[in-house]
Amino acid sequence: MKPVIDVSNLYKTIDDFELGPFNLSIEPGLVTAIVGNNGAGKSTLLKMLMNLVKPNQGDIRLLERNISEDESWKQHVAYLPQRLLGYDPFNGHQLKEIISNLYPNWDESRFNKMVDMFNVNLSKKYGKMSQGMQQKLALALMLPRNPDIMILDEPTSHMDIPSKYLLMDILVEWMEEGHRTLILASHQTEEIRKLADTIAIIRDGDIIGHYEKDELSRYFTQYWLADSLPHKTLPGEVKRKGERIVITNQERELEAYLKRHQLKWSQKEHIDLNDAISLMLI
Ligand SMILES: Nc1ncnc2c1ncn2[C@@H]1O[C@H](COP(=O)(O)OP(=O)(O)OP(=O)(O)O)[C@@H](O)[C@H]1O
Repeated sequence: MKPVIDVSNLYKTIDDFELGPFNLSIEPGLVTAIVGNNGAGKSTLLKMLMNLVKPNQGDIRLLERNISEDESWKQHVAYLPQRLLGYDPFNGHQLKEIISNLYPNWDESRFNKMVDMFNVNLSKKYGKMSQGMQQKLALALMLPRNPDIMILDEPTSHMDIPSKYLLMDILVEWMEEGHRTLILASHQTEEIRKLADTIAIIRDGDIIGHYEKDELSRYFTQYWLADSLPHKTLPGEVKRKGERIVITNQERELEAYLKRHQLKWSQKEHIDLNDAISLMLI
């Protein structure tokens, strides 16, 4: 299947910050989480995908079109940045009127449903809403456009816990409705665990991997040794906990080493997805 987004040799500098060069391919019908440390370049990457920030080098193809040569992809993509410019003076009713008129596939009943679910006061000006409420209204103004691809930059960072769960259910339902693609920059572990099919990890401007979620969940294994760990670094060792616990990303090599050195272990298990992501970001 052809990727919906195909990034090749992308490189961007902002002052002394460098992002890339890297390649990234995003398959249709999947939820891809972009995960990274603060300042890693997630928002910059999403802005480049939307052709809002120009890379120094590299190509971005969206729906098989080069984003800077052919803008027809725009009608298929909805993008939610961390901060929406120009919304502040308008209330929810006015924003709905403006936006619904721009999108021929606007789904009014979905908008009303989302506004009800999130309890958004449409009479209030966007600029006077709390940040969580702004996120809810912004999402209620996005999903009814019926885009094929949604790109969300930390969509729930200001939401309360029940609203985050509500949005996850809404997004799962949205994905199930058709052949849709969701790209999500997120620090929210529940969101990643529940929604993501694949996870691209960015550390300080480098994409260090793009994994299937299940692959990442099996990436590191923690071993409990019967005796103290040797001082020497063990095969694939990424971390030690106390005297007897070691985490590796090379199970087979570690087990062969332990056997060779007659070091016994009593238990092993794959580490949690959150811990795996944290280890990759160290
Ligand atoms: N308009 C700008 N002017 C100067 N530097 C910028 C600008 N936008 C981004 N940067 C820098 O680019 C780097 C990447 O920022 P970006 O916002 O993409 O990171 P992020 O991964 O989204 O971070 P966070 O998780 O904190 O939201 C940072 O060093 C940031 O300071």
